[in-house]
Amino acid sequence: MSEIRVAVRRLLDSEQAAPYRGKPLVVACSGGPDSLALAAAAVYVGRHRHVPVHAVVVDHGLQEGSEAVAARAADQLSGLGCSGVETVRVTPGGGGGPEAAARRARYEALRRCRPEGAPVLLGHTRDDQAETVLLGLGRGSGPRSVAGMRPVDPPWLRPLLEVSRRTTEAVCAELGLSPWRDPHNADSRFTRVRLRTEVLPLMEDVLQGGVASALSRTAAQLREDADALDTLAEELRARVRTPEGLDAPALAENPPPLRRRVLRDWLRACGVPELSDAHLREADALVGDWRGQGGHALPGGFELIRVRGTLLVECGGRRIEERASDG
Ligand SMILES: Nc1ncnc2c1ncn2[C@@H]1O[C@H](COP(=O)(O)OP(=O)(O)OP(=O)(O)O)[C@@H](O)[C@H]1O
Repeated sequence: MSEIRVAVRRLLDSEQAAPYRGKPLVVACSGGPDSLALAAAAVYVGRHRHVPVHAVVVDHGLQEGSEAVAARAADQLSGLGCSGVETVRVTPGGGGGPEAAARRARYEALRRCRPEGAPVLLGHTRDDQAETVLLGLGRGSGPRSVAGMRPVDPPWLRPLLEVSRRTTEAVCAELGLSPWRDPHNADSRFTRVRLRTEVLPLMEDVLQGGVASALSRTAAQLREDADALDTLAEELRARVRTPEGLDAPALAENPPPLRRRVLRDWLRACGVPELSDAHLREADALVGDWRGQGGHALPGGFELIRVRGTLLVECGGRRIEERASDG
């Protein structure tokens, strides 16, 4: 138990989590071992810091008996001493398959349920992180995916990213909790499940242990590099900004990873939906490989246009400006 308490305390005391000092804590709990163990540790830490700890259980209503699973989780959370336990029923909808729809609905509900300014603690572990990194590597994703999940990603806090799933299981056993076993976690039709049950154990065997923590270290190093590049990109964006858009020749003098970040942040500020790394590379051709081509289609009906030396964003033939809040 102490390892998890230390992990919660350490993250709450980190510089990045400073905005959450003294705020109530919300624990997102599925009823599974990771988030139950997290809730137990959060209650302990919250009590010492005189901050209330709420728990939210989201019932997606997708599996038979989900209501009973949520009720069982809520009971255990009350038993652990959470000051408030809320069960929220959501109706997942929209595109991208049932898993993605459930995730969207869950995160939306968790955002809505938290008291003003409070963080939401999630139970992702080192093993989840290792799976995320491997998945990203295997699919040839960009550095953003391979860098894995962030411990602090407002309003989400992930205190268990250095803690193994074995530890959360042991904590639940130690506390006499009976966590829910999601049948999806044993369903080999899911790629993530096969990574967990087949690929990672094989890697452990071949590399003689420590794979999850090695992958998690790789992710942490990538995040550090990414943060440094983000800072440089912010400075560069300020230098290449013009009254209409961006100064393309000035941007072109910089290395592609920096250019792509400037483009990403600027497009985001113009209200363009998030671009994949691959799409950003294509858009960057207007900067780094310009042969007179005029524009590049973006999601959401937007277009990136190059008029001589200036990059502009248009939508329906109208020029779009950066939102002031992001400038
Ligand atoms: N139905 C839910 N209600 C509230 N929070 C949830 C729910 N499902 C997932 N979460 C939160 O998101 C985290 C990661 O979700 P994921 O489905 O990957 O869980 P997991 O790795 O199986 O963890 P757990 O053992 O806590 O279920 C969980 O630890 C929990 O904090």
